[in-house]
Amino acid sequence: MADRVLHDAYIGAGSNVGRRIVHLGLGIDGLKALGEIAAVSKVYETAPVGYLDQGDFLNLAVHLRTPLAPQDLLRALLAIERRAGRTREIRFGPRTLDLDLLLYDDLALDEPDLTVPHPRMWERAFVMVPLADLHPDRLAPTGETWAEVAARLRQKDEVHEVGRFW
Ligand SMILES: Nc1ncnc2c1ncn2[C@@H]1O[C@H](COP(=O)(O)OP(=O)(O)OP(=O)(O)O)[C@@H](O)[C@H]1O
Ligand SMILES: Nc1nc2c(c(=O)[nH]1)N=C(CO)CN2
Repeated sequence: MADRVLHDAYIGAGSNVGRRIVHLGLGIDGLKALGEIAAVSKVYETAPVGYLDQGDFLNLAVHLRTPLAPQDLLRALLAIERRAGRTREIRFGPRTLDLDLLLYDDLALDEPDLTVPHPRMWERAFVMVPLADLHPDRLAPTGETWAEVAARLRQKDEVHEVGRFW
């Protein structure tokens, strides 16, 4: 087979409905079909952010090496969410599985249905704490390392390590 160009995509996953760890597992299984899983963070239990009247989330981050272009990857993520029973009722509300495309190589993209880097990622402990497991020393736009951003955000939002499952 001809060599494929693989892109480095970072995906944030969350679940706060039903058997949350099972839903995250369905997400990881779905991602396996889109390329090579290079790394999976630990799993964290996190208090809801944005819409507060809902249960705690489990969150993790995945480094996926994929041949898919950004828009094709987004469509594939939405299809995995649907297969895990995701419906959309409340913005920032409860969901069986949420998959956000956080970073894709060094790309900056601002299209009606896809913004990369994910516009809210740098201010969310539930994103940055798992992401910092993958590359603690990488630099955020503030000049801090990912680990420093994660440590700072952890002071205001509740994030508890649950364990490593993958
Ligand atoms: N980087 C991105 N990753 C995932 N979806 C994105 C991204 N940029 C834009 N979107 C768009 O956002 C839409 C709504 O996504 P979703 O319902 O998961 O939002 P949300 O999880 O409630 O909020 P948030 O995006 O703040 O996590 C998607 O259908 C997608 O078109
Ligand atoms: N803790 C936590 N809070 C959230 C999450 C999430 O994954 N974890 N996802 C949201 C989607 O917009 C809104 N709020």
